[in-house]
Amino acid sequence: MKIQIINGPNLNLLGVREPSIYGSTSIEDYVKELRSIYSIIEIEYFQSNVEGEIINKLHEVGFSYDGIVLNAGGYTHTSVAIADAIAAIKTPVVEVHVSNIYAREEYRHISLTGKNCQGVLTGFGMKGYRLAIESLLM
Ligand SMILES: O=C1C[C@@](O)(C(=O)O)C[C@@H](O)[C@@H]1O
Repeated sequence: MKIQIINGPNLNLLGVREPSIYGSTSIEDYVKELRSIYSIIEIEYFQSNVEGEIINKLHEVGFSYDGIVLNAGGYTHTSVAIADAIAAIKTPVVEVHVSNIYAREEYRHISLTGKNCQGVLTGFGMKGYRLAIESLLM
C-alpha cells in the first residue's frame, strides 16, 4: 500500500511557525513517527510552496497510489486549480488541517478543495495526518 502526504505552502515550517497554532513538532519528525507506526505502508512525503508543483504531484501519484493526504495550506481557500486536480485523479484524497479552520478568520472557513476530497479533518493538530491515514486503511 502506498500513501502520499502532500503539504502546501509554509508547512515546511511546521514546528517553527506560529507554534501556538501549529504546535512544536516538525513535520520531518512526525513523518518518521508515522513511518514507524505504519511500517507496512509506503508513506511518501512531498512539500511545496508552489501551486503548480502540488498539482503536478497530484497528477503523478493520483492514478497509482492508494491514498493521498493533502494539506494545501493557504491554497485550500483560494485554489480552483488544486480543487480541479483532486477531481481529475482517481486516488482518494483526505484533506487535513492542523488547526481548526472554522475557529479562525472567516476567510479560512471556505475550503475550495474539501468538496472534492473523501473527507476533511481539521483541528486535530498533527494527529490529523494519522487520522487521515487510518481513514484510508478502512
Ligand atoms: O497554512 C495553513 C495551514 C492550515 O492548512 C492548517 O494546517 O491548519 C490552515 C490554513 O488556513 C493555513 O493557511
